[in-house]
Order: sequence, then C-alpha cells, then structure tokens
Amino acid sequence: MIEINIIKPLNTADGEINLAVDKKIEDGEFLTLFGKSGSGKTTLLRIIAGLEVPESGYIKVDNEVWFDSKRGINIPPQRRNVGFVFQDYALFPNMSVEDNLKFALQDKNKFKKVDDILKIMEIQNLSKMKPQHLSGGQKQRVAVARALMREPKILLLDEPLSALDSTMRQKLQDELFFIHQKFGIISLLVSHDIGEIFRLSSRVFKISSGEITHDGSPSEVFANQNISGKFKILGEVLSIKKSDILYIVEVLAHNEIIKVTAIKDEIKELLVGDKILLSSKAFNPILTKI
Ligand SMILES: Nc1ncnc2c1ncn2[C@@H]1O[C@H](COP(=O)(O)OP(=O)(O)OP(=O)(O)O)[C@@H](O)[C@H]1O
Repeated sequence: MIEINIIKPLNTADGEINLAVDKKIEDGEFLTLFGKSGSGKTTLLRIIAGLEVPESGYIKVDNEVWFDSKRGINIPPQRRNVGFVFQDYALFPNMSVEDNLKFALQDKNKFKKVDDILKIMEIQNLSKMKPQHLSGGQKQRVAVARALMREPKILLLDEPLSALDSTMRQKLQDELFFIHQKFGIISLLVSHDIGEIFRLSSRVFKISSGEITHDGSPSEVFANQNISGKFKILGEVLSIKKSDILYIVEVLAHNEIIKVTAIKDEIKELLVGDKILLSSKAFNPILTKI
C-alpha cells in the first residue's frame, strides 16, 4: 500500500498552485491520473519516484517511510522500489536491448533474469539490436522490460503509449494489464485517452490545478450516472457548427465520425477537443457479420 500526503508548490502558466495529495493506494490497484496539461500529474509520479522533493508531508510504502519532511527522511530514487516508463522510451541509444536491461540490474549475478523478462515481453529476438533499429512499439516494450528488471513494487507509466498508433497502442495496453496482474504491481498511469483508462484502470484520480477533484472507478469519474441510455459510447468533439436553431456536433468515436444534433443548452459548456459520452435511449442496433 502507498500512503501519500504531500504538498508541493508548482509554478504554472496560470501562476503558483499547490499540488496537494492525501491518498491511500492499495496493493493491486491500477490507478490512472487524468487531468489537463499542467495540472501536476507528471510531478506526482516524479515525487513518488524521488525525483522531486515535496515541500512537506510524507510517503509510506508498505510501512516503509520513503519521505517524511518532519523527520528529515528522503530515500534516494535508486533505493525506491519503482519502475518508470516515459513516453519517449529513454533507452540508451548506444547499448543493445540486452545491455539496456542489464544496466538496470543492481545485482550483476542476476543476468539470467534478463532472459526471463525478454521472454515475458516476447522480445528475445531483439536482444542484440540497438534502439534506433526498433519500431516505437518495440522500443516501448523494451522500456517496460527494463522497468521490470528490479522487480518494482510500483510501476510509474507517464503517457507511455501516446506516441504509438492505435493498433500498437491496444496491443501494449493488453501487455501492461497482463504485467500488472502477473507481477502484482501497483500501476500508476498518466493518460489522456478515456478508452485506455476504461480498459486498464480500476481507479482514476482526476486532477485539476494540483488537487484531486474526483476519485473513483472510470465510470464513476467519467460517466454521468443519471444517464439511463441503453447505448453509450465515448468520443471526442471535433467541431461544433450552428445550423438554424440547432447545432451539429461532429464526434470522433472509435475512428468513426458521427454527426449529432444538439440544442443550445447541450453545447453550452462544450469545446472542440472535449471528451464526451454519447448515449441514446431509443436504440435498435443492427448486427452485421464482417
Ligand atoms: N519542481 C518544480 N517546481 C515548480 N514548478 C514545477 C516543478 N516541476 C513542474 N512544475 C510546474 O508544474 C506544472 C505541472 O507540471 P506537470 O508536468 O506535473 O503537469 P502535467 O499534469 O503532467 O502536464 P502534461 O499533461 O502536460 O504532462 C507545470 O506548469 C510545471 O512547469
């Protein structure tokens, strides 16, 4: 279990805000941090990894104190049992895949583990290759493999899949979920992709200006529980155009563009780029084999 109660002032484009978090994260949780750019998501991961120091508070993991401002405790990053995966892979370009993984090992007698992890991630065939010859999906698999080398208690995933195309993204989502289950790791993911969040997370923190405003399951955090629609689909607003007394909203959902008519009240707070839930009460689906 992670117990975190910290405050850290952040200098943002909108002035100084306080990143203030007081939460417990249980073993086995797959937690996603969701929120606007600059709300403090990456900083929270970096604080847990020991790469940023809070102004005050404490972080305990399984009753081991990693940080306590009052007691002057701040365990360095290399002694915190975390694996970190970034969007840009951060692999050593001049080292082979195998050497990238070996580098992460503290105990050099454990080289056999490299083979085990290569096998689990299905990248044995890449072991002698250098990162520049790998595709984005392969690089990210290597980055996840490297993060697993020290058997982390916590896996910190900072938008790890956002540079990948949707097919590769879904494949790696499945793999991240498999790893999470297999190793019994607490996974903390930063993601802007609502589909991804629903697929992976057991719990979501919605962060706004440094504060966790919502904490719950994906459907509790995103879906309006009062909607009793028979059919629901997540989408993103592409455009909002006025047409006589109505508005036409173009929504991207599962790579399809859907045009929806809306009244003024419905589009009042809607902006292009907003994630939305599209639902219908009277719905008669037609099944077609493809
Ligand atoms: N050590 C620091 N001291 C003060 N301010 C910081 C520090 N680190 C980051 N910030 C500021 O805090 C704000 C939040 O940054 P952070 O990277 O955590 O946001 P984010 O929610 O991850 O955004 P994005 O989705 O764009 O990655 C930014 O405005 C950043 O400049």
